[in-house]
Amino acid sequence: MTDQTARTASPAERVLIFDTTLRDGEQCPGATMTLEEKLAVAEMLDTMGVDIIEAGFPIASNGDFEAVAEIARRSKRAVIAGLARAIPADIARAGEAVKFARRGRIHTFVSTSPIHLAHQMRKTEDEVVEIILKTVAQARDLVEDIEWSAMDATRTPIDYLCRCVEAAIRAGATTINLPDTVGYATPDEYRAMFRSVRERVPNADKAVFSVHCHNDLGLAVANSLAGIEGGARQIECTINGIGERAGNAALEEIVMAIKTRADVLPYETGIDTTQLVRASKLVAGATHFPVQYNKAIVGRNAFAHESGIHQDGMLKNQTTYEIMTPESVGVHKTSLVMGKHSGRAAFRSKLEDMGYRLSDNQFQDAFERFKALADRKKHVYDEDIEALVDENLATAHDRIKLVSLTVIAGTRGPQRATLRLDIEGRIVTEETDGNGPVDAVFKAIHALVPHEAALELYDVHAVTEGTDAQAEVSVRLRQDDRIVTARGADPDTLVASAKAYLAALNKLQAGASRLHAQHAAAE
Ligand SMILES: CC(=O)SCCNC(=O)CCNC(=O)[C@H](O)C(C)(C)COP(=O)(O)OP(=O)(O)OC[C@H]1O[C@@H](n2cnc3c(N)ncnc32)[C@H](O)[C@@H]1OP(=O)(O)O
Ligand SMILES: CC(C)C(=O)C(=O)O
Repeated sequence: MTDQTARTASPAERVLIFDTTLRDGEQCPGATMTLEEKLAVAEMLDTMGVDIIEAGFPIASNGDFEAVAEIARRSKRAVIAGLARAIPADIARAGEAVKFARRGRIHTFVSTSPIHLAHQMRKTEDEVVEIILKTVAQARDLVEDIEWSAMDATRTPIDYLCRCVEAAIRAGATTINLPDTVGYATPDEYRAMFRSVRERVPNADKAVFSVHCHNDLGLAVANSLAGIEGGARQIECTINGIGERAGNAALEEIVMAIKTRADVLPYETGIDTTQLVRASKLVAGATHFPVQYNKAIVGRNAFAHESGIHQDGMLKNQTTYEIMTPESVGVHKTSLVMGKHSGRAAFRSKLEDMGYRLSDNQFQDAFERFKALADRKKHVYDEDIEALVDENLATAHDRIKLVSLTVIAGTRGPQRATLRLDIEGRIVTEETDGNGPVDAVFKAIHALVPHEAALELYDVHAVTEGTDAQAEVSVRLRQDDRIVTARGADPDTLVASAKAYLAALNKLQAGASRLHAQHAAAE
C-alpha cells in the first residue's frame, strides 16, 4: 500500500514510550503474571523499542521486587522503572530493585487533588509539598533518573498542581507525569492542563512531561495524544490497554495513530510496529485476558473484511478500506472473510485462490448455493466452499435432484420424511415412516426411485468445527457387480444424507446408461 499520509514540513519530534503493562496493567483484577511471564513480556517490550519499562511496584511484595530486579538485570536497552509511594521505605525498595539496570528509574507519586488529600492521604497541601521535596530528594540520591507523578492531577486545581510540579523538579525530578488517574478528563482539558503547567512553572524546561491516561470514559488514547499536543513528550500506556478498571491507553493504538496520522501528529516513537500483534498475543496469553475481536490494531477483525462492497474495494485497491497495512503491525495479510455479506467479487477471488476455474453458469450456481449456506451458517470456511462447489460440479448433470426434504424426528417416533424430487423435470413427492430419520429418508428415496442397489456404507463426518458445521455424508451402493460411492454435504445431516444417496443413485444410473449405450453401439 502506498503511504497515503503526507508528513508535515517540520521534522517529527520524538515521543518516549513508557510501558506500564507489568505495573498498572497487572493491577487489573485477574491479570497477575508469573515471574517467567513477566520476563517474557519485558523482553518483548525491550526488543520492540519501548523506551521505559515500568516493571512493577517493588514494595508491594517480594515477588514484585524480584521481578523488577530480574528485569533490570536482563534489560538490554530500555530504562527500567520501579514504582514507589512518597514513603521512604517504598523509595528505598524501588532503588534496590532498579539498581541492577543499565539505566534505572524510580517513579514516585503522591496525590495532589483535594479529594485525595482529604480522604486518602489525610494531609494538607503544605504537608504534601513537604513530602514531595523530601521523597524526590531521597530518590535522587539513589538514582539520577526520577519520575514524579501527581496522582489525580486532572482533578487538582491548577495553582496547586503548578506548586507541586515546581517542588518536584526543584528536588530533582527529571520526568513529571500528570496522570488522569480516574479517566475524568476530556482531550481539550488535558491538552490545556499541560500547556498551562509548562507555561507557568518556572523550571518546567528541566523536565520531560508525561501523560498517563485511564479509559473510564473511553478517552485514554485521545487524551494521551492531546497531552502530547500540550507539550508532553512521554506517553504511559499498556499493551492491549490493560490496566486499573477500564484500563490504560493502549500502546498499539497510540503508536499506530502517530505513525498513520503523521500529517496531523508530527511525532515519532522508537517502536518497531511490526511486533505489535506479537506483543498483544503474548500479553493476552500471559494475563488470560482475551483481546476483543474488534479491538483497534490487534483485534482479530482489525484487518478482516466480510461485507461484499468492502471486499470488492479491497480487491481493487487496499487503500479503499485500510488506513494502514496489516504487515505494518505484524499481521500476515488482510483477510476477506466469506459470509452472508460477501459479494461475487470476493467469492470469485476466493474460488480462484482455491484453484477453481468455473464457467459463468457454474459460478452463478455456486454463488447462490454459497449465499444460501452463509445464511444458515455462522462461519463459512474454505472446506465448506470446497464441499459445495465440488457437489455442484458433480451434480450438474444429475437425472435425479433433491427439491426439498422435511423430517420429523425425536423421541416420540415413528420418524417421518417428506421428500420431493425432480426426476428429469418431473416433480414427485413421497411421505414415509422409518426406523429413525435416516431410514425414513432412504425409504422415501426408494419409493420414488425404485432400485435393487444395496446400501453398503453410510458414513457421516463434520467438514469443519462447531455445531453449525456442514455434515459430509458418504454413501456406498452396490448393484450386481457395480459399486459406487458418493458424497453429500449440508449443515443438516439428513439433507446431506439424502444428497449422498441420490448422488450414488445418479452415478449408478449414469453408469448403467453408459453401459447400455456401449452395448447398443456394439450390436
Ligand atoms: C493510581 C495507582 O495506580 S497507584 C498504585 C496502586 N497499586 C497498588 O496499590 C498495588 C500495590 N499495592 C500494595 O501492594 C499495597 O497497597 C501496598 C504494599 C503498597 C501498601 O499496603 P498497606 O501498607 O497494607 O496499605 P494499604 O494498601 O492498606 O493502604 C495504602 C496506604 O498508602 C497510602 N498512600 C497511598 N498512596 C500514597 C502515596 N502516593 N504516597 C504515600 N502514601 C500513599 C494510603 O494513604 C494508605 O495509608 P494509610 O494506611 O496510612 O491510610
Ligand atoms: C501511579 C500513577 C502514575 C498512576 O498509575 C495513576 O495515577 O493512574
